[in-house]
Amino acid sequence: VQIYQVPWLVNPVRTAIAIWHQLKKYELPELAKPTVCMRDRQRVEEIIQRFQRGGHGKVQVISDFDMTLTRFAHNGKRCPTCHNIVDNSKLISEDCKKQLKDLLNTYYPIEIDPTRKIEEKFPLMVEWWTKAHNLLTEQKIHKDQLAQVVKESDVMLRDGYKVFFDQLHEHNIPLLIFSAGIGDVLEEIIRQVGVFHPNIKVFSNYMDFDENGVLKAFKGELIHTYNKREGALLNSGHFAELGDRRNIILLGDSMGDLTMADGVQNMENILKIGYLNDKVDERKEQYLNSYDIVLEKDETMDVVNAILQRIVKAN
Ligand SMILES: Nc1ccn([C@@H]2O[C@H](COP(=O)(O)O)[C@@H](O)[C@H]2O)c(=O)n1
Repeated sequence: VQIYQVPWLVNPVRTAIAIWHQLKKYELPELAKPTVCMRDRQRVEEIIQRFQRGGHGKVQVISDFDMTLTRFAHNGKRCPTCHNIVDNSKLISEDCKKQLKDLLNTYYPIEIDPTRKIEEKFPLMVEWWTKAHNLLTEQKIHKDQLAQVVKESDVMLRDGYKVFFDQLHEHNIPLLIFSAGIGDVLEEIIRQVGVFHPNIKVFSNYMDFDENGVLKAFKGELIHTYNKREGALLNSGHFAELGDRRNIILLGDSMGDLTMADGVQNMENILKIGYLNDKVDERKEQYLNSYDIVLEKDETMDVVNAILQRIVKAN
């Protein structure tokens, strides 16, 4: 018996095909990349659909900077963080470079160690940032030298960065860059590649220069990897201004980045996208339990760009 000869069977089959086509329409091909891992794919798709229904006027993006918007590695070589750019530059004496490197070798493994609790890491991160900032302050760095140092560095934004920044700007979607790096360096990086648009706000550690333009200290409350929640709550005014943007896309690369949106009032939906760059096998389980989408050794912005494209197209 052929299927079209049994009328009562035709409709269910057609219905199933129609549903399948409808589901296909929602699927993002970028989510099928081999670098993409998700604990609950259906939940991710539901959140994206809610974002689409809400429209881009309800969306804001909150992103970490180092190793999230910037590349972790290029051609097998590590790319620098904002701190590394200054630490390895001609502005720093050889002796100081050695001390900064020793600090990095001591504290970075602690920062990314999945077996230690955040409460245990917290004071050690304060120690790292404080010692490093004190060393940098002793180097009499001049404000005007930073642009050249950034130009000469190996820093790279992730592939697809231009589409990311320009798309957000074009559609007036606010982007908060929340970084435990150095704000002055971060701003210079995005300025030099022409994407420091007016929809961007930066929370970071800013250098304080004296009247001669020489670094004398770092301003305000220190931001390190694991105190972003406090930073978010301190800056609740920023989130209040974006009151009706209740759908959040969060981009990070550490467990500390998960609290960057804690200052958002009346949040409706949040999609957490995490770059898993280093010690992948040891940390994968933890990342899958914390981020909705985990991007394993993925040096691109393809996934977030596709999601944004889907949201802005829906309007
Ligand atoms: N002296 C230091 C201190 C920190 N770092 C790294 O910078 C990253 C900055 O944080 P984001 O919030 O922008 O991700 C952090 O992950 C540290 O590993 C450094 O290189 N030198």
